[in-house]
Amino acid sequence: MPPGYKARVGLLQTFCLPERVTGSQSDRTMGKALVDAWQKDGILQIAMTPRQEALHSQAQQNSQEFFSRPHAEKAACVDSQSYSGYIASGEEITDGIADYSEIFTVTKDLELGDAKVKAQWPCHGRCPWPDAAMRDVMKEYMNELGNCGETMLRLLEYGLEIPEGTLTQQTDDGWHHLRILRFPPHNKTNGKGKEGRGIGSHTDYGLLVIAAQDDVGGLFIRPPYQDEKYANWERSAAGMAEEDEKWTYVPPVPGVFTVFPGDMMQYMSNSTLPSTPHKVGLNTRDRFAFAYFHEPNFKTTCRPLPGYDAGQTPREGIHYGTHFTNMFLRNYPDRITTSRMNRENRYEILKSPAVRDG
Ligand SMILES: O=C(O)CCC(=O)C(=O)O
Ligand SMILES: [Fe+2]
Repeated sequence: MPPGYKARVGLLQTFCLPERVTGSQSDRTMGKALVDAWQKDGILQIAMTPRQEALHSQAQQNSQEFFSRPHAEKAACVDSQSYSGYIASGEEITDGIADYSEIFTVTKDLELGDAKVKAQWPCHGRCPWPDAAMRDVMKEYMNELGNCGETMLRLLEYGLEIPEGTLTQQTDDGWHHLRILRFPPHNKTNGKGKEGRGIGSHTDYGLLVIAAQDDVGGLFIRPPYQDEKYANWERSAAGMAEEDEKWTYVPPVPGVFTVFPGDMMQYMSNSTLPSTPHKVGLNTRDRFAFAYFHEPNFKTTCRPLPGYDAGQTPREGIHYGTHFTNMFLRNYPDRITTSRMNRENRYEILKSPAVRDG
């Protein structure tokens, strides 16, 4: 555990996902078991296949190479239309305070000629890759993580007893994205005060967060508590309860991804699957990690799932692209992407029917 923290050490359940989901009895049983594990622990592990292990270790190598480049080379990897690219240590803001993490974000890599880019849709643009090798490795890794995400959504449709396709119809051309992360060794007041933290407590935005970490350790999650309910789309969950001791440390386990639900899953399931708060502490060595976000289509308005409509607000649903844009505006107030969006009044485009399904 990173120095300066007190937390329970998690012992997480591990699942082996089926190659194909057919609706068999074992798929249904696994779907229920996923729901149970998230309700109890807030997080679970899935075993990597040999192909996933190989892709993960390639991506890990590539990430280390990228972050070891000179600052100027990394800092050149930005784009004024998308939030893809490099985020320097100290640039990302959680709950008003800078994080020490160093990040390369990958959102959908769209050509300048793409119709949505031309129409100035917020957050739509190129990914400013440093080179083609990193692009190819990360795209393949993301595709594989996307397959995992789809498999888990299909199992969840059985676990939540909702009609087949209810979740997976939302991820057609989903706004999936990846964060490639490096955490430098700790700084002064690690675990207390904000000077040495990796990432402040927060929840993530979409359906599922699938993450992988090296052997260093730094991730903490907050399991569901009866008396706590966050609703990040109404009131920012960033910074919540960051310094109490009711967190679970997620020890590094080789050969697994960890998975937990995001904000849209919480809203649609009426908190049957709460979005898991988490935070990252700095350790005594460099830590490398990946967080992949399996998301609805940018245009999707998320609505309560059949059988889970209990009057949760907002009644009109949550437009995912607007929630995503709000979160990135909040985290990167000074980025060129934010200035350009403001200057060109792009936020207004989110209200137009072209950017919304239904
Ligand atoms: O470093 C990790 O394990 C998780 C990172 C994270 O929470 C994020 O990128 O949103
Ligand atoms: Fe996160």
